[in-house]
Formats: sequence, C-alpha cells, structure tokens
Amino acid sequence: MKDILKIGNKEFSNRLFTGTGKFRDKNLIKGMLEKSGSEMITIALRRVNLSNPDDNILSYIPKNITVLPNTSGARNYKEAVRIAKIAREAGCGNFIKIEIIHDSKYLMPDNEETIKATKILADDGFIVLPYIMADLISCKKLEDVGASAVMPLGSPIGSNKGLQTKSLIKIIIENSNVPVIVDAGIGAPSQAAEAMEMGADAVLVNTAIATAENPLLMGEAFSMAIKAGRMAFLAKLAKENRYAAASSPLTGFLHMNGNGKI
Ligand SMILES: CC(=O)[C@@H](O)[C@H](O)COP(=O)(O)O
Repeated sequence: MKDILKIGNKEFSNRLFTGTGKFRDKNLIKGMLEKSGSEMITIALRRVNLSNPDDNILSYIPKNITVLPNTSGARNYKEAVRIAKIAREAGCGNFIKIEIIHDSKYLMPDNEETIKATKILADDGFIVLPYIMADLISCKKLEDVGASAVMPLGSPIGSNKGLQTKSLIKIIIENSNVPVIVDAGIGAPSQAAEAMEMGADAVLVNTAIATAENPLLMGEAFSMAIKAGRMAFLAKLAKENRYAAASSPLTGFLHMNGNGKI
C-alpha cells in the first residue's frame, strides 16, 4: 500500500523524521538514516560551519535526504527569520523548522513569536514547519498564515517523557488541515506508535535515537513502531469497552445474579 505524506513540494514514504544532535559520533548519522529509512533530518543552523566544509554537519547527511534546518538559538521572530534566510542562502533549501525559545529550563517554544515568524517566512516562499506548544488556537493561526505543517510538542525537548500532551494533540489532529508532526520528548518507540495510532501524520525524534546505546537499531525500532502505529490508525482501532466483552460466545458460562454475584 502506498501511503505518502506530502509536505510542501516533497513527498515522504517514511513518517519518522530525525535530528542530528547528541550523537556521540557524527558518523553514526548516515547509518541511522539508512537503518531507519528516515527521509528528513533537522539540523541546527549554528552547527553548519560555512567556513570549513570538512567540519560541516551537512557532510554527514546523504544527498537524497531532505534537510530541515531549524532556527534553534532564536529567541524572537526576528532572529528566527534571520536564521531561516541564512539557511536558505547557505544552500539548505526552503524547508525551515521554526524553533523560538527563550526559556532555558523547560525549552518551551513561544507560540506568539512563532506565528509572526511563520507568516513572514511563508510569504517569502519558505515551507514552514513550526515547533509549538500543543495548542489548537495557535495551530489554526499558523495554518491561516501559511504553515505547511504544525509540530506540537509531546513533552519537553530531550526529556524522553513521551506524550504528556496527548489529549491536546488529539484535539489538534482532529481539527487540522495541515499535517501534524509530533515533535520532542518522544522517548520510546511505543510512544511514537501511540502518536501515530491517534492519527499524527509523522513524529520527529532526536534524543531517544541519538543517545541510545545503539542508535542504528533504535532508529530502526522507531521506524517500525511508526509504521505499525500508522497502519493501526488506517485500519481503525476497535472501540474501548467499559466492561469485559467475551471473545467467544457465552455458552457454558455461569451467569451472575442481579447483585453481580455468580
Ligand atoms: C532536534 C530538534 O529539533 C529537537 O529540538 C526536537 O524537538 C527533538 O526533540 P527530542 O530530542 O526530544 O526528540
């Protein structure tokens, strides 16, 4: 079955997006991409060494992979816009993940500044993927100003705490007209599968893969979990029941009386 995710002018058949940070050896990135099949990876522009191509994170990423530069380090919309433009000038393409953070303890994104940056960059031809707090109203505003996807957080970046915003993300999924990519805090493949079962379009995982003892195997595990979650979503999950419902016909069972006793 062909199940393609379209973002901007690109099509993705793998719904795991990855990151380049925190690998103990940058040479692991290529193997992780191969094993996981991830087709898009995010890089922090401040890690692109423009003056020395040999020490450039881009040299560890195969050419067939879509690079998603992020504006990490930006504290307001002006800084994010400037970083995005530098990334495009540097040849990183027109995809941009907006990350505007001025809280170093929880690394919570500033939705208001993100909406401003999204409008300016979308108007300027960028494919904008904003990283945001899981808030429906912000997501709708982002859609209105031209975001190509929304990236609500599951839990704080690098926390590996999973889908702490689950019910809020569910509301966003049910009401969005652009792809919903769950980003940040996803610590285990089972949590990524949970997001996909709920109807997320993709998941972005960095820390849990990069800091695993075996990042290649973990990348593959995430990819498989995301595929399984996506298939379960498409197959439509069976409904939850309050009480037990016997799987076989009830013949031969003792029946309870009105007090619930057998
Ligand atoms: C790499 C990147 O963009 C992170 O800011 C992203 O949000 C992933 O978060 P985790 O590292 O928690 O997976």
